[in-house]
Amino acid sequence: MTPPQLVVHRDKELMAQAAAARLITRIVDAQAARGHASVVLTGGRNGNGLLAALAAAPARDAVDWSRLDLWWGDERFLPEGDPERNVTQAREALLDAVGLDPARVHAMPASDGPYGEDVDEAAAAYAAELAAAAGPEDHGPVPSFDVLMLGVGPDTHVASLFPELPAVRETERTVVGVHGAPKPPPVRISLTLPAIRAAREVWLLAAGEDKAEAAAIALSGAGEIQAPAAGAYGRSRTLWLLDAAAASRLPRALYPPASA
Ligand SMILES: O=C(O)[C@H](O)[C@@H](O)[C@H](O)[C@H](O)COP(=O)(O)O
Repeated sequence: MTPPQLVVHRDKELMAQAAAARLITRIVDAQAARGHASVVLTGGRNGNGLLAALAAAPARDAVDWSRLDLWWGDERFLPEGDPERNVTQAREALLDAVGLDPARVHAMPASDGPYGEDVDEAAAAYAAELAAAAGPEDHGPVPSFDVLMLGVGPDTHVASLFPELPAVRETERTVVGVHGAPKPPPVRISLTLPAIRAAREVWLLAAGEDKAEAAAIALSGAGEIQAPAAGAYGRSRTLWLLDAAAASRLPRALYPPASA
């Protein structure tokens, strides 16, 4: 596992803008090299902040949106169109403003979809969709995502993998149903750590004072069961994108020069 890279930006707005610019470049390079790209989105304030910055980015349409596959790292298991669903918020922040191919937008099932309230069956269906999209060059039943983004929770959770709960302990399945999540709503669908680690690059987003302790814990050698963010790493790159407030409790040796 390559050690994580850290980039610290002055504040959360600049972090979102810089991360959006970085994502545009990463997608453009992947599409130039392979004709398509795949990205995993995350919910929450930092994830949606990045999408909003991407929607406003001058270079936004350097991306060929019609050849971008979008997946989700987790989803709140609510009815289709519920404003609390990550896909609803992503549509509002960016997706409805760009020319995506609907067949390439892989939203996680809703609680009023074909699987009804059975979140475990819905999770298994998403795992099957991932497996169907994986190719011989991929590492297991998940596509080699170019970038998988994760917001970091104040308790060090990522996606819907919460400290000590069963989902973070999963070592076989790629997608699981989550019951009793401490962050509402309690029922969710989440990629597991094995699925996250199939990504070429994993980017963790942490902005705000309320993430400072989580960043310090996750980056100081904590175990992945107690600190799920510590277990989120990519095959070729793990990048923490922070603002100065979220980086404020990092050991000095870990703290790179803040951006201009
Ligand atoms: O469904 C969710 O809530 C998110 O996917 C979750 O994993 C989020 O990314 C973190 O909780 C950070 O959220 P904030 O950026 O709002 O702190």
